[in-house]
Amino acid sequence: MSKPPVLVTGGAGYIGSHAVLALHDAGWPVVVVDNLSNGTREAVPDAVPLIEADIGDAAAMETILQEQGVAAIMHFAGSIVVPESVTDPHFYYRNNTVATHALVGAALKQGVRHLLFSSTAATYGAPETVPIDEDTPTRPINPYGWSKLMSEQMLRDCAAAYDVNFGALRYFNVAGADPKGRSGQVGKGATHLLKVACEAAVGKRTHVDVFGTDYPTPDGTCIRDYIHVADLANAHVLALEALIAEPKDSFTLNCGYGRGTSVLEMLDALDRVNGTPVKRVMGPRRAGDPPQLVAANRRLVERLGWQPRFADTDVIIESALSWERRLYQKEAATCA
Ligand SMILES: NC(=O)c1ccc[n+]([C@@H]2O[C@H](COP(=O)([O-])OP(=O)(O)OC[C@H]3O[C@@H](n4cnc5c(N)ncnc54)[C@H](O)[C@@H]3O)[C@@H](O)[C@H]2O)c1
Ligand SMILES: O=c1ccn([C@@H]2O[C@H](COP(=O)(O)OP(=O)(O)O[C@H]3O[C@H](CO)[C@@H](O)[C@H](O)[C@H]3O)[C@@H](O)[C@H]2O)c(=O)[nH]1
Repeated sequence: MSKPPVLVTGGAGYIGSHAVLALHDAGWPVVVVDNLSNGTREAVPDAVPLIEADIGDAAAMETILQEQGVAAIMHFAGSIVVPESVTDPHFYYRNNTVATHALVGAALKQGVRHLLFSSTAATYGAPETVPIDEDTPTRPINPYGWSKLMSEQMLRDCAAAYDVNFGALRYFNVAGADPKGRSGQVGKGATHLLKVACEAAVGKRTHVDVFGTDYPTPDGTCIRDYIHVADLANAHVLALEALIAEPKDSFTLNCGYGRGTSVLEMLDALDRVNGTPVKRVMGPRRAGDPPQLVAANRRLVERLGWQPRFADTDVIIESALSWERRLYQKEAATCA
């Protein structure tokens, strides 16, 4: 069966660019739409067209979907920083929920029948017990989580009413870089723990702030389930195949390994891999952070036949660190 064109929104960003690589490697025709607010042209392979547009522009999206003959959309574009969503919620509802509404409208008008959506563990809020399965009540504790949950609900209702199916993949904490070194996290003003810690390890920062040491966890710092971005990208290819194979079925799946790692454990592992300790500064809690998020991933494994290949924490860290070293050398060469 020939593979139809797939639109990847946010494909110039961190996770989207890895999905583009996974799709491209698997022989899918791909087109990327990104407004480059947090993505880079270099993240998109030369062989893949990148159209600079905003997904909230329904008319532009309709034209792109029609001209490119798009059959399915992987929708990564959005704003992603939890504390920023607390200080600027209106922007988060606009760029995540309202823009998704525009994109879905364009897709419905153009007869695109498969939608794969980047959702998040933040839809669960702060559940008291882990691991978290997909039946855990969704009670976000920050506007980012709400903006994503509202989009999920819109997709669920649209799939019930129209000839379209959807997959919502609820990512836990995405980390690492392409094992072949083709992409990684770039983003200006990084906020993610491993990215920040790697920047400190290569000398771009003086230290890492540890946000909160009084959480109800064994070492007092927050626990997260860090998933390698290449394993997550492969889950997207499998999810796309499932949506096309069973057009009446939609699904919502957690994406994580089912393993919790605290902030301090992550920093210890980085120090071990790096061989030199990164300075830590213990500080107060950051707004909007739940104490622990760990995925129950049985449904992802059973529904999609997903088999993680890069789950080892050291493998995640090594890939992130070697990407960061390369970025640093490139930046140093540009400045020289
Ligand atoms: N990074 C994580 O740990 C994580 C966890 C859970 C969910 N997610 C979700 O995954 C998706 C991708 O996240 P990421 O970490 O790759 O972030 P990212 O910022 O690297 O990528 C997002 C991309 O979308 C683009 N974009 C933003 N708004 C746009 C708009 N209105 N129109 C067109 N392009 C737009 C940005 O320029 C960027 O390239 C997001 O939807 C995010 O909410 C990320
Ligand atoms: O410099 C830092 C950065 C982070 N942290 C802590 O590290 C943990 C992880 O934080 P971060 O890497 O910023 O990720 P999250 O805030 O957990 O959010 C990520 O993971 C969520 C799913 O779990 C996604 O929804 C979000 O999009 C994604 O940004 C949290 O406890 C933070 O307080 C620090 O202590 N110091």
